[in-house]
Amino acid sequence: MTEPARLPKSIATVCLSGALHDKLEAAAAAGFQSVEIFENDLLTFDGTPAEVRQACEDLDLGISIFQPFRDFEAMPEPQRGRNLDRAERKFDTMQALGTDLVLVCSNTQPGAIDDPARAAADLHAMAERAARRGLRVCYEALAWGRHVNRWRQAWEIVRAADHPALGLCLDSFHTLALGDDLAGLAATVPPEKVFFLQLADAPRLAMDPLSWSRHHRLFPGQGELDVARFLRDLLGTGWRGTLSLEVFNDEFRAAPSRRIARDGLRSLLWLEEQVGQVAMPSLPELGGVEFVEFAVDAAAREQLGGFLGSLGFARVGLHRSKDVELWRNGGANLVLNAEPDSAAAERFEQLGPTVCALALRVDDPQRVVARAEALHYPVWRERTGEGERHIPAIRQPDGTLLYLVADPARGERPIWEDDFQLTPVADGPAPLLGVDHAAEAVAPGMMDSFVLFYRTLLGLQAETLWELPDPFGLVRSRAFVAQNGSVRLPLNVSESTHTGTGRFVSALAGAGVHHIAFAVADAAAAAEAAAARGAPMLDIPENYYEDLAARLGLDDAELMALQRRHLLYDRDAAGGVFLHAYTRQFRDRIFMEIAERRDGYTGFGAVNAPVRMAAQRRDARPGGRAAMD
Ligand SMILES: O=C(O)c1ccc(O)c(O)c1
Ligand SMILES: [Mg+2]
Repeated sequence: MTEPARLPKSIATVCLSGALHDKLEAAAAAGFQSVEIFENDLLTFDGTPAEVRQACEDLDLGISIFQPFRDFEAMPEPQRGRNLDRAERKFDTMQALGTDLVLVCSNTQPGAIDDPARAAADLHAMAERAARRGLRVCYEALAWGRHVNRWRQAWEIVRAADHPALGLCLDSFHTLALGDDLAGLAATVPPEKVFFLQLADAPRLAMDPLSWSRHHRLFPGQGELDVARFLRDLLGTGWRGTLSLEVFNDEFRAAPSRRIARDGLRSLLWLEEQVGQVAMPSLPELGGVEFVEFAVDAAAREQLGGFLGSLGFARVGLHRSKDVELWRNGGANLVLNAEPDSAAAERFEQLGPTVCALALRVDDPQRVVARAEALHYPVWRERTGEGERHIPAIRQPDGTLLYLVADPARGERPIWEDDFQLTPVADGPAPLLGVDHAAEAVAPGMMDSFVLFYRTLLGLQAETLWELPDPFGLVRSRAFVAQNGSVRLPLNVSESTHTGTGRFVSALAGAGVHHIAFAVADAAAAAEAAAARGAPMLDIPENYYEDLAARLGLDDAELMALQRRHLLYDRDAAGGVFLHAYTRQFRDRIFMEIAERRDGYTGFGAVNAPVRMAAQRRDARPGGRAAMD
């Protein structure tokens, strides 16, 4: 392997919340080498630029650039002269800050003159003054600039100005937001004339570029723009320099700066891998969910055991040294952990009975740990007893654990045999095949941290975003799936605290799995077996079946069979069919689903989610059917 060729990394202070000191500390703690000082953060800082310089030096942080300098070029007199005076004042500030580079973004003023030659002359004049002080200027095309919004236009002006202290600033957002790319860059721009590079991703939104840019930018890997290709094209010119993040995002501004700064650094580490600049331990090959773990105490375990028993789970194992039980139905494993002084106990103390961990089957757990370390995700080591297997785990963004187990399907020894006393129980009717998906409710500001975690560490792909109406607000849902379909993790987020998702998040202080779907071969048989065991299944209103008949033209016999077992139905464009049924909630915090996929169906029955959410709401109402608590 060639020596890692990591590039220096920088982050704009505008990405982070808090006062300037907090931002700087967060950037330094995350491992950035420098920061872009956003002018507004300086204006609101209660101290001199020299003090900012000192604070940065104390943290071993450089200042990569001072920005932005707005509405400069191609103004009529008298603004033109005033702008040059203004530039001199900012040069004073830069010298006090100890940075030599300033960013001029393209003019947005209605009064700006549409004359590239004038713009070039003005930038030449500014660069000449900067050069006298050993400073440099770079020019950036804003996507909403009055006359200049493409990098090619900005370059024409920089080229025409022809001053050694003047160069180009490239910003992935402005280019990609306009559907543009860096094609032709290598043929036209000498790499040393690209003075600065700003990186940002974003979701694809039908929105004017200014609002899109000011509120919805994301770190690379969190959105849908091809930032990797952008950077690859730039590196293809031979350019090497600082990778700087510039993200304006309403949620980032409100989130803890340390978490956001860490995510920012991770996004750049990942991006360097994507462009082939460095190698990291490669992505895991996923083989499904090996188990889901609940934090319980003895009383909660008794209750949860009753609920699971009605779903056909039986206790098949006792941990050799810990207060931990294994429950199983067919190919689905659930772990009930009541061990004091463990990660599970920590969670139980805070939140009561909840899911505290998920275990994924992977080809090589140690390689995933190494990848997590390379991405600065925290690795967790649980205590183990004599002769017991150490199962490595990573902390997810919400603090729950992601265990990594060697895939038994690859001939690896199952983890259970070493650590558990097993008393196998014969399968009942219609056994479960395994976990089809596990859905997490996520606090609104946490979604993008999860997106980064799933994508960079595990290589999961984000599916389409669904907006699902709950009776008391909207729930946004996005599934993350393994390319081979073995792992499916939908994330749900709701701005309203009154939706099922919102109540779950606010009552349970953050995220967590609130819904586990088990794969079955025959949903009707599985629903029948569940009903026979007295499982608390969720009632579905008759209107649903009326509509189903109208929409999908099912015949009466099919409809009757669905309705009798409260099964929901979906069919995709390719003819794939999804049959599923839900349990009622266990203590208002978790529910289960049985799910049958036919003919390559890959969705989650999202069209049925509003019906399910309304039924759950009726169920939870005082005077509604007895709740599980
Ligand atoms: O939104 C803006 O005004 C703005 C300012 C400076 C930048 O570098 C940028 O990309 C956008
Ligand atoms: Mg920019």
